[in-house]
Amino acid sequence: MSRVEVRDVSKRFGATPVLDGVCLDVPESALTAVLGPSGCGKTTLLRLIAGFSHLDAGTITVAGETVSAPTRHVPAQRRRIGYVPQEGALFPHLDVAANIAFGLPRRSRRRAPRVDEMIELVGLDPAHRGRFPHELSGGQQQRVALARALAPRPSIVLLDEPFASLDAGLRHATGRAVADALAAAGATAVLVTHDQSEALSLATQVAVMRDGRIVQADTPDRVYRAPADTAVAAFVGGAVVLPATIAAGTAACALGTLTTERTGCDADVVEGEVLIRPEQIELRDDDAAGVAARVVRIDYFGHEAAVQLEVLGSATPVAARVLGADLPSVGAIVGLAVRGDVRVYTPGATENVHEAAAHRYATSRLTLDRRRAPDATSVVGHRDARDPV
Ligand SMILES: Nc1ncnc2c1ncn2[C@@H]1O[C@H](COP(=O)(O)OP(=O)(O)OP(=O)(O)O)[C@@H](O)[C@H]1O
Repeated sequence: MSRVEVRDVSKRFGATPVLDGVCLDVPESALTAVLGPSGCGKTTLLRLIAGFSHLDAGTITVAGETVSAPTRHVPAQRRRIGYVPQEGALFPHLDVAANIAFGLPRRSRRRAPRVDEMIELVGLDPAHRGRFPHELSGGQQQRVALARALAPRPSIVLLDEPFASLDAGLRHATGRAVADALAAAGATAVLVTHDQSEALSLATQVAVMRDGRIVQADTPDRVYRAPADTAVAAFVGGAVVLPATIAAGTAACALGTLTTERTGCDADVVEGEVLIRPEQIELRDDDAAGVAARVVRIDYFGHEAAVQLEVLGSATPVAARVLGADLPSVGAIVGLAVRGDVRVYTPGATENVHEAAAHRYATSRLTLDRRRAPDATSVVGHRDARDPV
């Protein structure tokens, strides 16, 4: 399997720019998720890598060979790419084995050991070999689609929201099975998704896309714990973003004076913002222990709950995530304390607050979402995946 390098790629449809200088390294034998809201250009990027459409500027190389450039375009059928679309990928008149064998040389179809190998790799029941697509569940169909994409030993596998039509439980199980099969095959794969948990749980590298650019590409852990800016932070998980006065190792905000991660600008006192993940906020029965706040709403999810609060005095909204077993009641006054170090962002000094990321090619200017809360405070739970980042 091959490494893919995307360099300064731009693409417009008519007068509308869709990709604007996209840079992305897709490492060999690993799964890279391209994560972004609807319309940010994910599918357009995937189609350019596949060779289904032409770019306007930049280059795409596969295993060191330039396959796309303004003056060069290797046709899709010569790129050895396996493509798994959202749904409807299977030929309805062919059974499982024939669907999987479709991309194999004619003489080795049907009884090819490769078909059985693929059935085993993607975790399908061999007894389903002779079934037709309409006799399979959605998850089973997507496994067959992956088996068909992998059978001809492609150099790269591209997956365009392959689990989008599955219900939540099946989606997770199928995603895990597909990721495991890709890993077992040593596949270099790119998965396009707007689902944060899918990207974080399945991929080796997560590339966050916004407005036609990759704004951060890093390990799932780094993208969650060290987001490039507050908008990325809010897109990949719950985020409480508060205005803060930042000084040597501390940030003073509505939740008190908190310890910050190293910023590299410890000597200065600057105005900025602090990022707190909801799971960092601890609720205490005793309102004297920490900052006093009123419980406004509880969104109960069973194993855990999102508790919406207002800090007494300033009415600053704050969201905490707590285990579902031990919940306060709505209207109760509780004490808030923040666990662990917090991350800070200062306008114009993003390079100081972001440690070097192994695969970061672009960080966008800090954009603050001031629409959601009064007094320049944004409190963001898990956003709807289709909201703009
Ligand atoms: N062939 C086309 N002609 C004109 N505009 C297009 C074409 N293909 C895509 N677009 C536009 O380009 C933008 C990006 O589309 P794209 O499908 O790449 O986004 P996406 O991030 O994959 O979205 P989604 O998650 O909804 O599939 C959209 O505004 C879309 O309408």
